[in-house]
Amino acid sequence: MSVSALSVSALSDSQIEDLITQSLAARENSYSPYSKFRVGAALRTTDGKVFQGCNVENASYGGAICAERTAFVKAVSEGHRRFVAIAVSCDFNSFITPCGICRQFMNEFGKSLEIFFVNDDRTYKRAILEDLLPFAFGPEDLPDNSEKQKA
Ligand SMILES: O=c1ccn([C@H]2C[C@H](O)[C@@H](CO)O2)c(=O)[nH]1
Ligand SMILES: [Zn+2]
Repeated sequence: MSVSALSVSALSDSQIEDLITQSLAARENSYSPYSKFRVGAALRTTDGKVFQGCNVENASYGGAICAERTAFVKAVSEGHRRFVAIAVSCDFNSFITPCGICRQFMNEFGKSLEIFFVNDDRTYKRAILEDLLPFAFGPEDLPDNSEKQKA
């Protein structure tokens, strides 16, 4: 485990509990007839708003969208770009960690995002995105990015 993963959470205990509750609830709307693997996510913005997401699968299997990206797309499309933490849970009794595509997707909005991997019994593990995606390629690696961000 890296040093940053051991640092104290920016969230209070009750904020963590709320995020856990919302990620578990978000699984209920999962559309996963193919994998039958229901995933829920709850994403907290810096101004305290929480967006829920679930995985949404497709008959063309590659078209599936993970719970994490659903939550991010909902938040960003509502005008939010600054995030503190995301909690993720599945209904298989284990801790779930975001897939590689989601790690890259989330990195766009900051590598210090806290990620809570939530178990069915509400126990959790915690990491920082940077630990899950070291040496990431991000917006700062593109030339003239400040202009692009304004667009
Ligand atoms: O972190 C993850 C991992 C997987 N899935 C979804 C994608 C697919 O619908 C199903 C099986 O991979 O779980 C997520 O939503 N989040
Ligand atoms: Zn994913």
